[in-house]
Amino acid sequence: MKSYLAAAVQMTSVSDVDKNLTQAEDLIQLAVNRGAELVCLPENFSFLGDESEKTKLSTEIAEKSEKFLITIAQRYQILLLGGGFPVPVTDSNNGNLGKMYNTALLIGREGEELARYRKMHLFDVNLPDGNTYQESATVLAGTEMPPVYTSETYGNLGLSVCYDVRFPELYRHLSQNGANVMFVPAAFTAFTGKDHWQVLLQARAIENTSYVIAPAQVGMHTPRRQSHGHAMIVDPWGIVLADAGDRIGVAIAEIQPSRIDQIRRQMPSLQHRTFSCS
Ligand SMILES: O=C(O)CNC(=O)[C@H](CS)NC(=O)CCC(=O)C(=O)O
Repeated sequence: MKSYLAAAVQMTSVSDVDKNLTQAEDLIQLAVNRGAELVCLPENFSFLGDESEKTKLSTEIAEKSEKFLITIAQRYQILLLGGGFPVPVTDSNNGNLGKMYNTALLIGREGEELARYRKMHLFDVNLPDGNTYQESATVLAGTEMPPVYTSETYGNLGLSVCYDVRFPELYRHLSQNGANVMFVPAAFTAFTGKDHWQVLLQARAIENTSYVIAPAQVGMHTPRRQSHGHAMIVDPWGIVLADAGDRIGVAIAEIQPSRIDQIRRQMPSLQHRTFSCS
């Protein structure tokens, strides 16, 4: 593993796929111009809007999203994470046709698929601000534990999506499988984000002595839907290295293998576990 720059993109996706992909490419280009070799897009980067429209367009969104990730990774010679996009369920045995998996996809520099993960925890929550989220109405929860892509160059990259960040056992699974850089691509609500987002990211980084790269949605997507922003990169000690604030942009920071080794020597908590985790 070497030292390199990673970028967490912060964008405002809407219900226009092509417009979102154009915005994403502009921000990727910005990150690449600043030297980023690993670029991460947030959850819902290619579509954020009406759920029934998302369902109707899901085949098109899935195809365009995958093609985009492959093309752009090759064009800019980067590792590219697509933080979450709908992929229609095609397994006709499970009786869930018409639903989608909220899928994160990591693509390599030659456009090859490195890792794929289907969001396991679905955001079915009624918030005190009056907004109701029922992700399971359109999305089927993934049942396979998130993968760790082991790279000699970039470290051991663990996948997750958004609401997963509230479930520490998932990240424990990742660190037990060798992860030392973890992705938390998100579309956190403004309401929960203001109190929980940064705390959760720092907790996951500290307890797993790992980098956390958290690209985010920001601002108004629909008249009722606002995202918190603050795409950030947190180091294995829990220090926020970069924070994109509340505007469209990128948070960029250096990922240093020596820092991981140093923190894991200084704070060997991963070696002191007494509870096992499947
Ligand atoms: O619904 C959309 O179109 C965009 N958002 C998402 O897709 C997902 C599922 S609804 N959002 C979250 O998981 C937010 C979690 C969160 O905010 C928290 O844990 O507090």
